[in-house]
Amino acid sequence: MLEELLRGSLEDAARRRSAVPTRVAERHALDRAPAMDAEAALRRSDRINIIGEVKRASPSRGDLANISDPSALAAAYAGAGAAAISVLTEERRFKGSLDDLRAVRDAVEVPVLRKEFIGEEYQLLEARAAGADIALLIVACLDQPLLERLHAFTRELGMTALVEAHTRDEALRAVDAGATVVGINARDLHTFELHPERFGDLAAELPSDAVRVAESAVKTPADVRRYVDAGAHAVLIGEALVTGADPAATLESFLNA
Ligand SMILES: O=C(O)c1ccccc1NCC(=O)[C@H](O)[C@H](O)COP(=O)(O)O
Repeated sequence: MLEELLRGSLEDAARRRSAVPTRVAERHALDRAPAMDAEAALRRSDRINIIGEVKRASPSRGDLANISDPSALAAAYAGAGAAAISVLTEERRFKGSLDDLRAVRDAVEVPVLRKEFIGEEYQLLEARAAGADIALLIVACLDQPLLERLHAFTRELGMTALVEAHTRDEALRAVDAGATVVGINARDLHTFELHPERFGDLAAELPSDAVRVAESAVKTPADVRRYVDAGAHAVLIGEALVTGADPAATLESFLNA
């Protein structure tokens, strides 16, 4: 599944590159205001740092929510106190787009994450050109030299890399690649099973100064509390927010966990 998602994302990026060549994307990236300091936003210790996700659909759950105005949803998250916004830009299975990212960027003043299956520099240029402050790098998608290269390029563009791991080996590879913000995703990307207990196990393997982000599997405030008690600086939440009747109220309830 992961290979299929990455292949599709790279094909879609190649299609966009034929319309917007690399040198043009570079210029668009340079024209953007500098990226926000996302690491500082996710490290804040005076609140629970929630990353609210704009998520229409997913391979594991199919259609989740008809989000006709991603900027309104993101503004509602930010108004409720989200530390950052995650925008799924993968088109085929998550029904997202770079247009969603651009719209969200214009609507909020908190850091914005491009959540995508990234395997080459061009996708990072696109992320910055669309106004992203954070780019997702999934360790399982990348061999170590490529992970290191993409991590360095993310930093060169002034963005923060959220480097996502699912296993102990991947968490160590993330740190070796220079990651200072590491996500532990509870969702097994092959079986889609959720293993929230993995967060505590893997977070303990990370250097004490790493920003630890717990990803996936939050349904209730108690789930958020468990992640925070296990050492999460930030918690990334999608499905529970977009499927609730009032996403902002749900996010507030998570902030009060
Ligand atoms: O959500 C999926 O089905 C999925 C499948 C394969 C790769 C990635 C997938 N999700 C991306 C994410 O990491 C989540 O959207 C994010 O962590 C939020 O998770 P949740 O709160 O459980 O929606």
